[in-house]
Amino acid sequence: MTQTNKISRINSEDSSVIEKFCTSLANQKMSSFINMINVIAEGIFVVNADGVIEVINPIAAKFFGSSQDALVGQRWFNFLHDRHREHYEYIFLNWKDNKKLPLNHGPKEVLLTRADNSWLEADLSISCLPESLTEGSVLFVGVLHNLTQHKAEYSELRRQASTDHLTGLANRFNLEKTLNKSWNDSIVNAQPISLILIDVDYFKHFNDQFGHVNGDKCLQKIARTIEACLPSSDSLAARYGGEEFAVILPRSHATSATAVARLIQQQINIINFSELGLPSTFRVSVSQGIACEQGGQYRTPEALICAADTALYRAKAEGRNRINVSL
Ligand SMILES: Nc1nc2c(ncn2[C@@H]2O[C@H](COP(=O)(O)OP(=O)(O)OP(=O)(O)O)[C@@H](O)[C@H]2O)c(=O)[nH]1
Repeated sequence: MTQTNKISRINSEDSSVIEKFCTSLANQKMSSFINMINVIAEGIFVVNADGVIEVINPIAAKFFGSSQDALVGQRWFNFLHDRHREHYEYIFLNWKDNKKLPLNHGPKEVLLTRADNSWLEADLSISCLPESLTEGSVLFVGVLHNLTQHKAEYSELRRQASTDHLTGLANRFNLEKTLNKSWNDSIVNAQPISLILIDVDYFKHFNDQFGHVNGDKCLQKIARTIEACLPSSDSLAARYGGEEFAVILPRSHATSATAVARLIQQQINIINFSELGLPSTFRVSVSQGIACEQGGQYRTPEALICAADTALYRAKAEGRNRINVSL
């Protein structure tokens, strides 16, 4: 590729930018640098001290959502989300006032606003190009690493780490974390908090009679039913273990927790299992234990769980399909 071809690829429209840039391109090192960034698999762009794009490689152009030609001559700050733009404009202005300090910034996570107004999350590093490369012109190189896939994988891993695989409810880890947080909020705001422990009755018998695969499907149906009975977005349904579930009810007295438990009981009692090939009259039930913290009755979240567990034990002992409240 000839030198002229390279220049026209970099910028075919803005003649003043071409002129300015030709000075740098005269330098063989700069020319090799441009060749190199055009094949690098990260987004790379070069801007002048005013933040105007002078060179941009195909990957960075894709991140900005426009063609290389269209991007040259534009201020790169315009492709930053509002929350980052001011920060980088300030960094460049600050550098102009204290030119002795080299401008090296990042890597830092930024949100790019692409030409079609969609967003892209990226890690961005900005560094001064050495003068030996730029023949005295002040140029900065920005390196962009796309975080979209990394972020998606990270949030999927986070979801998996806090979700019970079989039922899709919060898992035990999530339950304990949420209970600790809700507990602290309730203490700070002097509000009650209730916990319901729910255990499927005679579930071993269900498995023995209908098989473990149907047992799993039964647990899934029960989980969906419990979730549908939650009274507010800050309450949480979790799988506590095996055939046992838990519900956290922030800002709930024992009376309102009992009303939620009754609804859960009624809804579980009417679940129909005929689609699993079970008799249409077949029904399951659950036993529930409730404990409510209000005014320092229990000293820790663990003590609240123990109280709900004792109440659940009583509900089982009283004959199952019962609700027992710890007093
Ligand atoms: N299918 C299936 N069964 C499970 C799962 N987790 C636990 N179980 C079964 O749940 C049953 C629990 O039995 P038990 O603890 O004896 O309780 P129960 O039969 O429900 O009797 P009560 O609680 O006293 O009413 C056991 O047979 C476990 O194998 C699961 O993920 N899938």
